[in-house]
Amino acid sequence: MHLSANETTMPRLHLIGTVGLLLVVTLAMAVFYSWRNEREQRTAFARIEQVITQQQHERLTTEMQSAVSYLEFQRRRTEDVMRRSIVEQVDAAMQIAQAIYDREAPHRPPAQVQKLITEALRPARFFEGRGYFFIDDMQGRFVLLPTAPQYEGRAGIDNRDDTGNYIMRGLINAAYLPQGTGFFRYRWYRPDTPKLMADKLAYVRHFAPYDWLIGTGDYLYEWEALQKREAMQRLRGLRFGASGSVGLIDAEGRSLLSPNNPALEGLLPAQMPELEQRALQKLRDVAQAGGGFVEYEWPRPGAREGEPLGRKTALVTTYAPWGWVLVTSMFNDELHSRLRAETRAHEAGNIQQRVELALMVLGALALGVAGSFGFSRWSRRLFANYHSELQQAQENLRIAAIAFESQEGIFVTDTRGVILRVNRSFTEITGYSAEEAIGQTPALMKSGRHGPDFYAAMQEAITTTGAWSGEIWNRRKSGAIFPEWLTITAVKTEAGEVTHYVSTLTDITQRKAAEEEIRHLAYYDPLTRLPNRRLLLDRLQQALRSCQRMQRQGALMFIDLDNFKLVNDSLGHEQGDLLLQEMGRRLVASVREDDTVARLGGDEFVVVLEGLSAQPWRAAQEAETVAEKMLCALAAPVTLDGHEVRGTCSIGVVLFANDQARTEDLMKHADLAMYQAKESGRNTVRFFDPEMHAAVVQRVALEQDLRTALQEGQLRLFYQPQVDAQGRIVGAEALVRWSHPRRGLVSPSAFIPLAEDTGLILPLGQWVLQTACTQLARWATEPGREQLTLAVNISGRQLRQTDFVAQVLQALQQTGAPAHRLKLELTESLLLDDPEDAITKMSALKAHGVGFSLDDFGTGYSSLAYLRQLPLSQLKIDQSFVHNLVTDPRATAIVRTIVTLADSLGLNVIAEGVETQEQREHLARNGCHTCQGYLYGRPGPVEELMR
Ligand SMILES: Nc1nc2c(ncn2[C@@H]2O[C@@H]3COP(=O)(O)O[C@H]4[C@@H](O)[C@H](n5cnc6c(=O)[nH]c(N)nc65)O[C@@H]4COP(=O)(O)O[C@H]3[C@H]2O)c(=O)[nH]1
Repeated sequence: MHLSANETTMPRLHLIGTVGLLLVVTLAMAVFYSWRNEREQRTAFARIEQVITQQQHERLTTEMQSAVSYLEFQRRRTEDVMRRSIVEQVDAAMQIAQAIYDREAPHRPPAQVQKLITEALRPARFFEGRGYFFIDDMQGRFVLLPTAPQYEGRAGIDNRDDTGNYIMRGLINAAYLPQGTGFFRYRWYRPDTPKLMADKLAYVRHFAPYDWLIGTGDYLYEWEALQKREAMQRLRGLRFGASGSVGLIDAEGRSLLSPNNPALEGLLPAQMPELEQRALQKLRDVAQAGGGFVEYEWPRPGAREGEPLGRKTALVTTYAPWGWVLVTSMFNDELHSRLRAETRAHEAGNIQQRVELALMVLGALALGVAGSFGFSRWSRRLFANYHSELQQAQENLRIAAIAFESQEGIFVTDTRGVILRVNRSFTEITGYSAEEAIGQTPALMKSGRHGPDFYAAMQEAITTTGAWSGEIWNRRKSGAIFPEWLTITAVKTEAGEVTHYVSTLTDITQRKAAEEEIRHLAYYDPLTRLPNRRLLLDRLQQALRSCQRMQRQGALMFIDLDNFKLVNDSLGHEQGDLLLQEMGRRLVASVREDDTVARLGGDEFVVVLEGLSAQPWRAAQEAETVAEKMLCALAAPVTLDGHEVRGTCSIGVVLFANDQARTEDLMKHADLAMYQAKESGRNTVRFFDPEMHAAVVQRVALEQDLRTALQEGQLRLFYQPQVDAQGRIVGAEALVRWSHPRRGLVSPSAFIPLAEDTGLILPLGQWVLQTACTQLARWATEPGREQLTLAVNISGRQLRQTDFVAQVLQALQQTGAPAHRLKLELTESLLLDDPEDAITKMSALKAHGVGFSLDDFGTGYSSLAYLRQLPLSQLKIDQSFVHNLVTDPRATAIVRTIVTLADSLGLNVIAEGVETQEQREHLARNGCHTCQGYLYGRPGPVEELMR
């Protein structure tokens, strides 16, 4: 049967259960108490029975003891009775003899008197015919012997019994006693068995007149038999209780006394009916075993044929003196009637107890049922409340379950952080299925983007506030890292103990993207995707701080497209927008990655340059260069809607060196400069600072002049000698000079950087190389000079040219200069730009015999490993070490190290900037013997070198 529990059936079932249980318990209690009562009653009955039996035994014992006492008494008085009787008889005979003597003696002779006396006593018989008188004289002759008159007159003094006793002499002695009387015991033939003797007691009196003794006697056993009969008679009448009596059995088993069944008396067991025979035998057996209690079946007195037998308890003992078995007995019924009375009384009490128990049980039951109904009603109400609460809880659970499967990823962990449950959204977001996630910890999703401090802070927040929420980067199953908004809440018991942690996570990738988009919109120009004014100001601020920190100059440039309005008006806004985008792209391409290109709106762009040189004029030049580059880039034609448009612009520049400058001022100044540029004819650059502007102008002029110089051959090559340990010129370094028509001889330091910036270094370098090779070829033909080497400075830009190797080889070939006399001087910094390319090119040239000298050695960062890879032939100690050689021990140490290094690498070493003899000696002591410097000669025309 299927029982369904609901709010209706539950209380009902509860009631049925309670009442049923009550019934069962009540019944069990009733049964238990009844059983216990019964057991107690049985115990009580057993005890009563035991007591009664004990009483019965005591009674039988008492009666037995009195019967035995009586028999003993009876047996003991046998002789007394007998003595009294024979004394009486002898006294009577004496009276007769005395009377006869007294009456006849005076008249008759003694013989006649004697005859009268003897004859008078002769017939006398007593004691049932056994008794008679005898007379003997004191000399031992029979005077009267009625039983054997033939012996009268004869002497019997020597007569003896079967034990040897002298009979006559005993009698005479008894009569002689002072009193003249006495008893004498002897043995004499029994009348019933004449051959056997039995104990006899005689009493004699002295009859003085004739010196006779007169006496009589009797057998003792006869008197004992009399006592027995008397005793039996007495016991027969003895009764105790209702059925108690005393029975006797003789030694042969004959029933002597059977008060309840006198018919048995005198019968031997074999003559008795079977039942009695069995009972008697049992009694005899017990007697033979020493006596004791015994039970046996016995007909009830006066019972008719077929009536049930009674059960008797008897105490059996043996009375040894007479050889009798004494039996005191009672019917058990007699005692058991008391037991029955007790039982009846008990039962009456028992019934009452049962009734009381039943009433109590019923009362308890009624109370229990009533209570159950009451309790049921109460519990029904309680259950209804519970049920509605349960429904509410289920509803909450259902809502929770729906909530659990919400859009947010949810996972639940235990206190150790082991994931117990995840929802569908969790799987959708992270890619981990429930099976994969459960049993793992959230470390499964760790992105590695947060350090231990982040997680420690998270744990700290959960411990102190019970929750943490924030952005966190996690890793999906696919390995992709994504941002999520994570909320961790500790679930606590009412006691405040944490049992679980519920974590909700939202994938905020899109939100982040949107935020980024918003941020972008806030900081970037939507059209060109370039930073807007706000971000520009921010970057400018940063640039100011950076320049301050780095001790560098920076530049702010305002760029305005000269013909934008025209394009916009003529080709439309869309084309205008395209032009702006293109201009933006070109501006970005014109600057370094770290620089900022922003659009303020319309056709206004702003560029912030950072990390310019510390010297203002140099920084201005650099800014100018960039500005020129921009002008150039923007000036390139753009095709818009089929029309080719050239986007010239005007650029205003303002330099800044530290954060003292205010951004607004800088913006204003750059704007101003830009307007000046516009006014000065467009497609031009203007500096806000006039000095700067002048420097820039000068630089532009210099550049122009240098171009002219190159074209018009104003450059000249000077030679500075390089000498060996003996002071012999072994070669020279070629150093360029500019013979300016107005400024005179211009130092290479003034125009080489400009030439490098502008790219003029390439034609310049080419010219130097060509000129040097020409000179080298010439020396090769001049006697005494054919061994001279010539060192030529090579700039980075030159080396980076893809056809550099070809240019050098071509110069050698064209001039016919010996390659192994040519030494190209390179600086460490230029080698570091692209070492592999440098090594490749150097190796290619070295293969033709061209040597390489590492210039300014010691100022860079060359490592031994790096030096090994370079196909060098010489290290050139920088002149800064040479200058300090005498004064600074560290300089000496460096020089020594360089010499050792060169030795170990198999390279030559040369010191430059040697000005004094002291320096030279110092160098020589430290192993450097080849020198170059003013001590040997300043750079000058080739003619000077030879002098
Ligand atoms: N104080 C002092 N100075 C001495 C002494 N001996 C030589 N000098 C100077 O030290 C410079 C050595 O040349 P550098 O280190 O290659 O340094 C050169 C080199 O880097 C560069 N340079 C010169 N000519 C050329 C060239 O043809 N091509 C390239 N790319 N650079 C060149 O210009 C730099 C300067 O050249 P210069 O003005 O000629 O300056 C030369 C030279 O006049 C001395 O005893 N004391």
